[in-house]
Amino acid sequence: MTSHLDQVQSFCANQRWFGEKGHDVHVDAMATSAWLSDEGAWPAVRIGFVYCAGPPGAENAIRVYQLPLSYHAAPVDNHSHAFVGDWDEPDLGDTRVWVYDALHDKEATPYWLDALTHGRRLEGLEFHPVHAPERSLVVPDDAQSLVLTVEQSNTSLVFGDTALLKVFRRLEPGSNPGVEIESALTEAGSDLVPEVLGSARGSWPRAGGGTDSGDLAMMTAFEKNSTDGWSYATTSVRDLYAEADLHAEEVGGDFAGESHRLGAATAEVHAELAKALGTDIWEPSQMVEHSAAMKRRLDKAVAAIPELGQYAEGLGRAFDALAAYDVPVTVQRIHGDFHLGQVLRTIDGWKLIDFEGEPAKSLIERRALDTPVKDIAGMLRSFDYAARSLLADHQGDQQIAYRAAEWATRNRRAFCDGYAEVAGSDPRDESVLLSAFLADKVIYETLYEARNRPTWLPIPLAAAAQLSATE
Ligand SMILES: Nc1ncnc2c1ncn2[C@@H]1O[C@H](COP(=O)(O)OP(=O)(O)O)[C@@H](O)[C@H]1O
Ligand SMILES: O=P(O)(O)O[C@H]1O[C@H](CO)[C@@H](O[C@H]2O[C@H](CO)[C@@H](O)[C@H](O)[C@H]2O)[C@H](O)[C@H]1O
Repeated sequence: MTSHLDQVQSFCANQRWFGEKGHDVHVDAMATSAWLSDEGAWPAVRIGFVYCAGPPGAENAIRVYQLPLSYHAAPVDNHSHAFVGDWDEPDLGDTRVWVYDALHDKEATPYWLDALTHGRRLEGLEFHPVHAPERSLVVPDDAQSLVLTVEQSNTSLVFGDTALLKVFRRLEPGSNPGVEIESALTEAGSDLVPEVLGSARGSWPRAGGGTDSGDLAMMTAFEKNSTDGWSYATTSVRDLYAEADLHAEEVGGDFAGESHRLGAATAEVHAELAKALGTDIWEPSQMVEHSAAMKRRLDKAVAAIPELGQYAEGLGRAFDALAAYDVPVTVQRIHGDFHLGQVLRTIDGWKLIDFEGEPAKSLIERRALDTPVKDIAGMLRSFDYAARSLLADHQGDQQIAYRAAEWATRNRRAFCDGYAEVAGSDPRDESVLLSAFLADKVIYETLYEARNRPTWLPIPLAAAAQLSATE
């Protein structure tokens, strides 16, 4: 019979949130939390902590993933997508159990809502509701949950149409930057992020001994009448390609006004973050270190994706210029993985979400202060992605390729204009920083696509070609 760890491994390997693709992964162990469910109740519900080795040479060799589990006494109909495995469970008197990912189990999810709304404390688990009397939303106790089906690194549940519970999948000890930043902005009264309603913290055994603790989940307001920036922008691109003889500004779905507003909202959030969480300065000597780190990432990416090699020299020139940059740079908490999928257009304007930073980076790196230019570079890349992602269906069509470039340029310009109007300084004037961060992002994207969506690899590779030619 297959062991329960093998079953957990097969389940995890097929999940979008499991970040261990691209190397041979082996689930070595699983630990579990206290029961969230009452004794004797079915399904029995608790959190599983899944341990596996990270990629060879990774800094944190052992990775921990959160897998909420619901144990049933019999198979559940129509739940094969969430089926983890079946085994005799020692903690339930060796009863045969059929085990599911609890976030997809409507009988299990009310435990999370109840715990978060009422601030439950269990051994190793603490749920913290945020009470902001003037602003807080009331989530009905019996609100039904629905798992979001969007592409994401974590798993989010919507309760009723009021609250969104995001359960972090890859765990790291310490504060999650998303919880930290969104809570700080909520406390500061920002309207530019969804209001934080609560969060959950937990402890799990550390591989090799001891205990680690960190954030497990965060509940925020659900922006029910919103659309994410990626869907919105690609709709505009689709409109343009349908009438490729017209310029972007002549087509009904022109996006430049939205890009301008998004630039302004981004500058406002950067200012709020600087005020709420402070700033520091990178001295010119630190630029050398940052440049060296970017070069190391380039070398690593070239080793993994040889096609990138032809652009390495050109991209490297942007990093050389950064090393020689002798102007002090103000740094602060930033978004860290900013792209069109991280912004929501609500009826009240743009809101920014998911301040967790790049999923593959360590928590220390993701919490480090950085320049807002990194976020700007991320969003500029995203405009390029939006334009190019639809080109695959129009291979060889020069007119559409021309329109793609035009759309990206127009919206990048509008975004920077909007940013500059609020910030009082234009990010395009920081050309050394901007070029280095654009090149660094393209390298990150090349690795990301090679590991996760190989058919999209041509998008960052085309940008690498362009950037290396202009450097
Ligand atoms: N507060 C919210 N209200 C409405 N939709 C949301 C909210 N937060 C996230 N979403 C939706 O969920 C998607 C994924 O959210 P995100 O926080 O980026 O997840 P992940 O970190 O797991 O990738 C977003 O692109 C958006 O469509
Ligand atoms: O949203 P996540 O935190 O999971 O971010 C990761 O996945 C993103 C893709 O979903 C990836 O973004 C890249 O693709 C986007 C289009 O799907 C594009 O808009 C971005 O510009 C591009 O970087 C992101 O890099 C990755 O960290």
